[in-house]
Amino acid sequence: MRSELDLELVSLTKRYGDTVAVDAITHLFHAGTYACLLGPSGCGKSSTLRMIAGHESVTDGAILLGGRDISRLQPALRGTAMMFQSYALFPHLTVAENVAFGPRMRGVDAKTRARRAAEMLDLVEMTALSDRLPAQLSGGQQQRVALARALITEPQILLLDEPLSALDPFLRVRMRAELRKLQRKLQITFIHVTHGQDEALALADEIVVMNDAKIEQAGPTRDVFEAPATAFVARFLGSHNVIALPQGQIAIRADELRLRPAEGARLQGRITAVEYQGTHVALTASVAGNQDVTALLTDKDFFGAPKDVGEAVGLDWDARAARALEA
Ligand SMILES: Nc1ncnc2c1ncn2[C@@H]1O[C@H](COP(=O)(O)OP(=O)(O)OP(=O)(O)O)[C@@H](O)[C@H]1O
Repeated sequence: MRSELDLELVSLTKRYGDTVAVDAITHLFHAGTYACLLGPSGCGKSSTLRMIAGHESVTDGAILLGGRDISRLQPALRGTAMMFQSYALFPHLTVAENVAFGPRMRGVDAKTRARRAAEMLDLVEMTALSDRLPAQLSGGQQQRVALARALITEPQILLLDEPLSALDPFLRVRMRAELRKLQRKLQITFIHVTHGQDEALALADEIVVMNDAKIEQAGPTRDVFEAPATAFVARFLGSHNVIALPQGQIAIRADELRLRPAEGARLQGRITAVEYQGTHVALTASVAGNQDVTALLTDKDFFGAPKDVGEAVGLDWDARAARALEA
């Protein structure tokens, strides 16, 4: 399939009456990227995705695919396909018929659509269950069918709205590995909406963090994680502390903090919680300004010199580990 076309959002805006759901966002998705739109509930992720798909009208701005303005085209003419949160399979059609449904509506002949459906089912490893009805499938299997149904249209861009949220945690981890594998194989752009940081970190080449209808930060996944620009991004990605110091706010990863004797350490405080996490121990201390700071210690480090709630403790870090945050 392989996508050659970049997708560009230009001052893209969505208003529902007085609510600004998406506020003039501009972003370029390079062809063949696995991108995650990440942010808390209500930040405008789904509205953005639905505008790209053409299931929601664009209030202002434009969506360009390979330089062509697709903002006002019908969904089927855009070169995008959406895999829905609810799998929305037709209950009375078999797996193969569900996958072939779109081509059937477009008047593709029976032989061609059966062949294409079989190819797609092979791609998502569902060939053996082609003749089953959706009710006879597990959640994960229904999801594969939904994927096959979206991919049969040969989209340049596959849009996925919280595709893993209905699955149990075990299946979610398995399906996310499969999504990644599929994207690598097809080399088309995937834009995946999620509010799960772990999911975004595990899957994405690039993450776009949204907050309050705007893009707060976007970039290669590791760059964003390593250098969150704002307190919001640092907190939302997790694994970071946001600490107010006299010289300004910094973000510092919990695993970059070291315990020291209180005397002479950059921060002094008292331990308020010790949480055993198996390979690690999360130790939280209350420091100057009533701030909670969490250090993630390896189990070996912690149990080499165990500490308890109420003890005084010093916290230190390598200067290079601190990220100054935008005010
Ligand atoms: N059809 C609609 N009519 C009015 N307001 C809407 C509509 N759809 C969304 N909104 C509002 O627009 C804002 C953004 O919603 P959107 O669904 O895009 O957010 P989201 O980040 O996808 O959230 P979630 O993760 O909860 O799905 C919210 O304030 C929401 O209440």
